[in-house]
Amino acid sequence: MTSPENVRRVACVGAGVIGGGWVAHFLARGYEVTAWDPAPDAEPRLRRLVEAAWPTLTRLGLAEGTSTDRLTVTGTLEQAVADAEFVQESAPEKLALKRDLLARLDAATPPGVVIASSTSGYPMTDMQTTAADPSRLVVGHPFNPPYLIPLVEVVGGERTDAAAVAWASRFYEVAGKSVITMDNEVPGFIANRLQEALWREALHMVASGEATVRDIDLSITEGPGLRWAVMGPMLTFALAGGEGGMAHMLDHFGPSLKSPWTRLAAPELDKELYDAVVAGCDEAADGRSIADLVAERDRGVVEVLRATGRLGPEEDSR
Ligand SMILES: NC(=O)C1=CN([C@@H]2O[C@H](COP(=O)(O)OP(=O)(O)OC[C@H]3O[C@@H](n4cnc5c(N)ncnc54)[C@H](O)[C@@H]3O)[C@@H](O)[C@H]2O)C=CC1
Ligand SMILES: C[N+](C)(C)CC(=O)CC(=O)[O-]
Repeated sequence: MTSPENVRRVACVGAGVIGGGWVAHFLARGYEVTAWDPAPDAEPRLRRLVEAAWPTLTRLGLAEGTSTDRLTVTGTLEQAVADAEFVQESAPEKLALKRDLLARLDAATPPGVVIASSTSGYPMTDMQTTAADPSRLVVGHPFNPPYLIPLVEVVGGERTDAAAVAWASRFYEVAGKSVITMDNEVPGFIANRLQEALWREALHMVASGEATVRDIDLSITEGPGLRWAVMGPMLTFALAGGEGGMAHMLDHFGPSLKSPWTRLAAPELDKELYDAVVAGCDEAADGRSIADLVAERDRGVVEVLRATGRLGPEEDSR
């Protein structure tokens, strides 16, 4: 098996929002990338995504000599993975599809090569049921866009070899990601469980007319979101306790945890709520296209990474 430090060839299977983002990331880091996606327009769509991300990746710092020419889009899944030293699957979030696809990838990928799924929440135990060699299948859950948001959550299933989890975690680190390796499978992993709690509550508030889509977004971008880019919710709240830190925070505000502030059950996503959320986002976009918003987000995230010291001086100066 190739060591994580020596991997040169990566295959990305499924090349939509996330698969395309992974392709852009791996190219920027200097890997040879093969990609496969069954959609008829997949190749031009993927190349557009990579071209749009490239200025941001250039600001972040490209690997020596790399270019978008290192991307090969293949006609079959088997060609994409034939010489791969790592495989990242990013197909639609449907359990039956993931099961079949991971079994197919396992059959086509050279023995010993780790295959990671970008799934947002399926436990690997539920996805690895039909693969001949489930021991090399791991979850490598990214955040959108994978070329810009550092975090990857790595976790195996009941039939995954612990060595494959360790290999994947090390590989992602070498490839420039920030990794959380989880010992236990939890649906939604860590970050999506937290995001989902916020998201459910936001939808309840829109559904019941308590807040508009704009109010929801402002409440985060002008409020806690500013702090969260610097410190997570735990340390942020430790500061709410002043000199007494988290202990005083818990003594002071612990009892209000019992207040009925949240309704964690999922709201009914009926037509009214669906339409209200879509219309609210259209209004918030205020004429900006999705491409405009992606560019704006990317510029902003680069500035946040820079301002919070996550971009080293070497990368910064390129
Ligand atoms: N969109 C997001 O914010 C995030 C998504 N994810 C996960 O990434 C995965 C992909 O999601 P997106 O990129 O958002 O979806 P997407 O809909 O943008 O892309 C999915 C791609 O998979 C292709 N595809 C369809 N059937 C396929 C098959 N049998 N084999 C290979 N490719 C196939 C489609 O043609 C499409 O290009 C999902 O598992 C999702 O949960 C993870 C993190 C964030
Ligand atoms: C919306 N989502 C559940 C697919 C989001 C993620 O999985 C992670 C992210 O990018 O926020």
